[in-house]
Amino acid sequence: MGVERGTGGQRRTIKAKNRGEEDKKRGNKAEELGGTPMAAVRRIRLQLAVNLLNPYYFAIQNIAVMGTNTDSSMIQDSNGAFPGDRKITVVFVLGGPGSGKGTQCSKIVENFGFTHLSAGDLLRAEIKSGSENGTMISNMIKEGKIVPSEVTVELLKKAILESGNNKFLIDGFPRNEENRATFENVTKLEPEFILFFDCSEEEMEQRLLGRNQGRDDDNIETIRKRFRVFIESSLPVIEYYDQKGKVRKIDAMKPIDDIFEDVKAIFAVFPAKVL
Ligand SMILES: Nc1ncnc2c1ncn2[C@@H]1O[C@H](COP(=O)(O)OP(=O)(O)O)[C@@H](O)[C@H]1O
Ligand SMILES: Nc1ccn([C@H]2C[C@H](O)[C@@H](COP(=O)(O)OP(=O)(O)O)O2)c(=O)n1
Repeated sequence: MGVERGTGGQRRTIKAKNRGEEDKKRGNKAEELGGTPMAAVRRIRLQLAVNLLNPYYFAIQNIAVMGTNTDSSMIQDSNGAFPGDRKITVVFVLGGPGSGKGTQCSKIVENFGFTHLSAGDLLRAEIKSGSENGTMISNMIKEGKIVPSEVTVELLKKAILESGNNKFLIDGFPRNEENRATFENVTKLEPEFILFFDCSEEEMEQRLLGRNQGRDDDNIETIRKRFRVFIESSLPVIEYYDQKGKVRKIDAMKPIDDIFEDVKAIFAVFPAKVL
């Protein structure tokens, strides 16, 4: 925390110094144009204030920014927010492979009207669709590796835009620091909280071996690799959010219905779906 405050203070000092230098540059420019430097600085500041009050100024700025953006699917409003003026609620659902994320997400959907977006399901659907990324995604999943973030974030963004809902459970994401930073940069969305299913490896292994969904990655060799990736790459993301007080930890060793009682207590902050 101390380091963060120090860095912020340092940044403010640098900004103030730059502002002084910018004023000096503007002063020199003003002298070239005639009139005292200070009067010119005041004139420029006044012009800046007028620009900031003018909605067309923002429109022109945004067109300039959009002009440099080659991503045609980027849909943002005039303030650069995604997705436009919809107020979006996001809950990230994390936990090791087989900890029961998908099982509990189905129940949350039924009871609280969220839309469930499983990053793994979206990636598997992308493989099935025959997309150009399909082979790369398939190879990475078979190896238990994490697919490059721009691919996964693009799929999530598209799913959010296509959904009429404004409440999303994003399951199995962010799985590493790169996932987290890319999502944050692209969407500017902050999760409400992180639902974390805490389960032992022995229990997860038993569940995955019995899952029987015909998944290529539910074999003992890939399962072990996924556990390693979870510890090395996903746990640090959970720790990051824990520092922000955003982690809601659930004992995922219990029976399914008992776990859902704990989940319900956490989701009590959201209105229950009218059945
Ligand atoms: N609390 C639980 N106790 C026993 N089995 C469970 C529990 N929760 C889920 N399962 C089973 O374990 C397997 C993995 O659950 P799943 O929800 O697919 O996990 P994840 O989405 O975290 O990979 C599934 O076969 C599921 O039916
Ligand atoms: N954010 C994500 C989520 C999943 N993946 C890939 C890598 C994961 O091992 C597989 C399967 O993930 P999924 O969440 O469906 O399943 P498990 O939680 O591992 O049981 O998908 C990814 O690359 N990036």
